[in-house]
Amino acid sequence: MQLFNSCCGKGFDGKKKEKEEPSWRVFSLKELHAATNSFNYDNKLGEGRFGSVYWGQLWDGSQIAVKRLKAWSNREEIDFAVEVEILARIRHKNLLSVRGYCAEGQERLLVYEYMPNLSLVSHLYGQHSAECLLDWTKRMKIAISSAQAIAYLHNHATPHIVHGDVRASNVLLDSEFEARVTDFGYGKLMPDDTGDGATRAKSNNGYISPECVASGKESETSDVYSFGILLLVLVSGKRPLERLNPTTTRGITEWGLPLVYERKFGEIVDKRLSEEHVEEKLKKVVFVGLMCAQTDPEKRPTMSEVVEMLVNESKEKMSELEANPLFKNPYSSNENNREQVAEESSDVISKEKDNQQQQE
Ligand SMILES: Nc1ncnc2c1ncn2[C@@H]1O[C@H](COP(=O)(O)OP(=O)(O)OP(=O)(O)O)[C@@H](O)[C@H]1O
Repeated sequence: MQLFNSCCGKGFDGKKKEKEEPSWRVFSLKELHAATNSFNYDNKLGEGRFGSVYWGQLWDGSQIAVKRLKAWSNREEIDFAVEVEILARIRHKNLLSVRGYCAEGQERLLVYEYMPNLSLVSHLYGQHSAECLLDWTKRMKIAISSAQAIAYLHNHATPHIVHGDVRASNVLLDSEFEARVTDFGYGKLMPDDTGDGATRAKSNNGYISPECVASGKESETSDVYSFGILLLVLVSGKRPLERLNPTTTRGITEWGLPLVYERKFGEIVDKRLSEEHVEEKLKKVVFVGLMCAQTDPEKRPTMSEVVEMLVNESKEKMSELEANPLFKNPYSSNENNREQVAEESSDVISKEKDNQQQQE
């Protein structure tokens, strides 16, 4: 995650600063202990690469989620408070911005608004997956609003921000199932590696673009790649990486593209959605997902283009999308070769990647 284009004398929406309510505040450790019942195990919502997250309630009744960092970047030049303030001022209705922080002694904590419907992961294959609360309409809304949030980070936030970790566990859902994208701009706050392989785990989660795995450099185009994987995960309910056998894993694009060649969209859609999806809309999301997740970064759309494609309902746009050479079977002229093609296209990831972890 990178922050760039630092801003001076202007609000973080690019306008002159007027008298504004501060968007964040400093919390005392005592206050956070009281809110979380001293970081009680029962309050724990989960654990990520950088620490554990606890549910809490403040004296005014508002519910919070407190991320207690197990390690943070103590590079001297990084001022934790300054970095958190930059992030806290980035505001968009589909971003979950940090509400405050606590830095006392060795403790570093980030405070967020609590999201009662947890993350997309919990609905796709976590604790809520059996209930199937995410119908097609909700999924479309999540797709569009999370695209808008990332486009905002890329184009309108000041400084512009590369998210760097777009994936289903970083899309949280509020009480109305509105998407709130979180965990952006952590690059300077978090250590490069927490020493327990956390950074490596991220690069093997199936969302990271090939060029980013190779260079470690995150960019707007690598966010687009991750968002493409997220779209495919959202409509199919599948994980980004699937273990075929103990030594082989397959990425979701390698699974989906051969089905798209055959226009077998019914095999792509999450079976829990039954017939409720609109065929054209389903096709569109799959096409956009695959366009984003192309290996060549130059061929990927920008996030603004992604938003435009997802919201545009016109038939011409749809025909344009469908005509993209990416969705044509390169071997289709030879009908006898179909089976072989499906096999080759499945592009089973080689032994080199065999140790990839099947994280969401
Ligand atoms: N604001 C929040 N409201 C409700 N649940 C939250 C909130 N923030 C995080 N969680 C939950 O806490 C758990 C841990 O979140 P965290 O962001 O630390 O890790 P992660 O996103 O799962 O993984 P990583 O750290 O690798 O990005 C997740 O299950 C997440 O759904």
